[in-house]
Amino acid sequence: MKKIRIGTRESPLAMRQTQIIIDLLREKIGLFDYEIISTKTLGDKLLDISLKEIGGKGVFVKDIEAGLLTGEIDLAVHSAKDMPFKLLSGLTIGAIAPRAVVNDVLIFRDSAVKSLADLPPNAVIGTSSSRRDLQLLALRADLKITDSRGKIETRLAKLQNGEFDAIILAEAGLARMAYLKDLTFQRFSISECVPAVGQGALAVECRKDDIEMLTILEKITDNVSAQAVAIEREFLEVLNGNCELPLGAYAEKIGETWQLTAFLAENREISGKKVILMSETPQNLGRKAAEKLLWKK
Ligand SMILES: NCc1[nH]cc(CCC(=O)O)c1CC(=O)O
Repeated sequence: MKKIRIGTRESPLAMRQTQIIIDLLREKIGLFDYEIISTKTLGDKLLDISLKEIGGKGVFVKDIEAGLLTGEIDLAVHSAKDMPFKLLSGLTIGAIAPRAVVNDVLIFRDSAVKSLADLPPNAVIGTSSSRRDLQLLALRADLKITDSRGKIETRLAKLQNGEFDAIILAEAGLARMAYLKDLTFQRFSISECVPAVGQGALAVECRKDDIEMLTILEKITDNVSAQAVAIEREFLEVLNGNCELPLGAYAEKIGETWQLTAFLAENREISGKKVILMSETPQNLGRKAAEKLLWKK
């Protein structure tokens, strides 16, 4: 087999995630020759500009997708949650790896603070996600939300430096980096803070016509995780055609039943709207949740 060139962002989390995919591939196809080609994406370079201004979350993947189309790389490893619904033409998600924990966590600067209720009045919270912002304010209306973007390490350093009293991050990223053991944090339940579409899942993208890579990627796909992400991405597709709405969705298979928890704050209203739908089949579940939320008063 030829050498596989694997593209990724260059943050420590992206590198760690790429290693997880390489380990999975090695387990399923044996030893293979590879090269990691890391890229600083537009989203990583323009840290002072909000994501909305530079074109939504696609800014983390487009530069890497371009490498797939030019043939510079064969595979691209992404956090599924960073992927916009529309991939560049000619590309596809070839694998979704077994999903990690999907919840968001609230990390406290002061280790004496153990929960949201312990935070002082008007405590300052760092997050740049309107999904997290609005759901958090629904739990504690007095909190002051401040923008925080950049690598996990940068955000944790800003927390330690006193810029914030707490920050919200995905537990999955912290667990992958083994940072959790040194932090004081509270895990939000799915209904308190509905996660981002695809949160906790790793996606591997390749060219649609690359049969060799597609065959290999099938071996590392976890079918239940892939179905869950597909349901959530259908929800994203229906709602996110043109703009960056505060939304979240988490699909889970419980026995033989699919359960989808979905969140939307169409007019950026605090708390937004949430629904839980159940179905024996995953088809159209994302679409139904989107339609329900759009009609819900
Ligand atoms: N937006 C950046 C990003 N993309 C994926 C993760 C976490 C890992 C994951 O969800 O798989 C993070 C960091 C965060 O939100 O805390």
